Amino acid sequence: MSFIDAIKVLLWNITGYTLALITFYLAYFYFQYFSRYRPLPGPFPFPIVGNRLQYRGHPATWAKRLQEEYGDICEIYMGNERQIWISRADLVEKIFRPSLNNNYLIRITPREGLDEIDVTTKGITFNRKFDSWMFNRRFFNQAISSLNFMKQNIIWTRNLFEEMEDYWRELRIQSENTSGRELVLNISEWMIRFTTDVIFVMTTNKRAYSFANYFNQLSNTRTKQHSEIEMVESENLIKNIHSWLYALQFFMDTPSLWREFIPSYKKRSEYLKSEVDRLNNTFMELVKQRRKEIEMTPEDDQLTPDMLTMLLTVNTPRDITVKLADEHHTRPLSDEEVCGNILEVISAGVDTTANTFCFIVYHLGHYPGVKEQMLQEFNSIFGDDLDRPIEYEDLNKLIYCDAIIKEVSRLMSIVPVIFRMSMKADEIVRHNFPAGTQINVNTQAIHMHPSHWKDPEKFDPSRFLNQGVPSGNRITKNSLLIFGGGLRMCPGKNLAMTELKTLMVLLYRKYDVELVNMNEPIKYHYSIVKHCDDLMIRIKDKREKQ
Ligand code: HEM
Repeated sequence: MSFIDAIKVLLWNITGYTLALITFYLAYFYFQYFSRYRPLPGPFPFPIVGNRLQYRGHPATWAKRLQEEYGDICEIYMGNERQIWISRADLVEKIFRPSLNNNYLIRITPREGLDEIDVTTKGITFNRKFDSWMFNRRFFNQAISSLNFMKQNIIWTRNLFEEMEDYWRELRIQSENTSGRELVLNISEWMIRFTTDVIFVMTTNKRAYSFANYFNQLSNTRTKQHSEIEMVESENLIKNIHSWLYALQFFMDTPSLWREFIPSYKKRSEYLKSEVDRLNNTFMELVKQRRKEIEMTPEDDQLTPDMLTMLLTVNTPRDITVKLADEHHTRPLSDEEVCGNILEVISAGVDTTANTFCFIVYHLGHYPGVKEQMLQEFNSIFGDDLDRPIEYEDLNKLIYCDAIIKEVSRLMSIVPVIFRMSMKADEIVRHNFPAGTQINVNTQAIHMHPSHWKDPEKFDPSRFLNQGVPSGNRITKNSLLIFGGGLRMCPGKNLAMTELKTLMVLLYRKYDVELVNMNEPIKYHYSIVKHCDDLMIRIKDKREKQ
């Protein structure tokens, strides 16, 4: 046989084997698919990609389509991974059972991408190491729910709001010729920056100068309150935090083969990895610096009650915390553990709170009756003095305000999908699935489900009033999942509610607030949470009329 013939035979054989392998894989894939036990409805999957090609944009957009087409419980394939989507409150009972025996205490199935950016063995949200998650979560929970921390939160929010008002006044003076006493603001941009500043100072006792930077971008003059170096460092840090947040979504969703072989994905992956490293280094530096500062502080001097100091001192002779540790948690935290927790607050606490606030502003703009009732509530608590400072004790009295936050969050579902994984084989309504199945709770569908909510599309905060009284409103269990549920429920819930109520009081008591464009529907995009895009408002200081 000639050399050429030998090559032809070889190629022929390779082609034959490849075709046989593909046929075998297809047969195996579809055999598995069609013989699966008690199948759920769902789109027809293709080998290797599964339903991935039908998934565009964000899981939330897709989730809506899935529920409309396949009902309250359905399945999809991401590559070869079978995922179950749930869209009704009674079906999530097991998932949110608040018990350590719960089968759904891990958030997400193994993802190489998340391993690569090192979030699956530390911190909280994506930590897959159960013991490490428990340890971190315990300290995190305790630190941010302490009374001292809550009170401090109100003080910082008040002080920073005043600083922001100075910038607003300056901008208004600059624009007086064109818009008189009113000022037009892009509240979504201001709020992202404002919550960044509040959360940053609360966690690290250092300023981020985020809204001061934004003022500099808008103004003819530059703020003299902070140095140029601080401002540049701050802007870089903020960009770095945003890249980090984007990286979480990117590495969670993008298969490693795409990141390895598709040039545009590869480039983005390398850039984001360098951003993640940069942010980790910045925060590690911050942790080490603070540790040194604590060591240098004389024993008699009080240390500040920020989260970083709490986590660094717990279970050490300088412990500033009250009952942060217990008999099961007796060792101090390592620098890596502290750093992971601090990053967690920044990543989970900024966008969620800022965007919820913007959606509240949008709804109050469209519902003057609701705004009026809210102002009456403020008046009954604070009286006529527009400058009377809000105190922690006021918050529990803000019942209607609380109802507004809940109703806006129901309609907008800031976290539209909650991820969980089955740790052992299980079944839901007689549909069985093995250990390691990804379960996605479609919160936005549950929040709008007609069997849980009367007129679900209607904005009506009063549906949250008078609960717990015999003739009052009843909320179906697990039908309101703004902060999730069970042991993995959002640990920042109280902090977020405190921050939101304080902001509502600060803005609406002092200012008349209107939407610039009443006819424009709310604009938003998704990146793990729902982001409000460019919400323009017009504000007028009420005190100037007095
Ligand atoms: C309006 C504001 C907020 C909303 C709507 C929100 C919502 C959520 C939701 C739905 C979850 C998933 C819960 C689950 O799996 O059951 C979550 C988790 C989490 N949130 Fe929030 N959150 C907000 C503010 C905050 C704040 C201010 C912080 C921190 C200071 C925070 C820290 C966290 C953390 C660390 C987790 C992960 C918990 C875990 O995996 O164990 N959140 N949040």
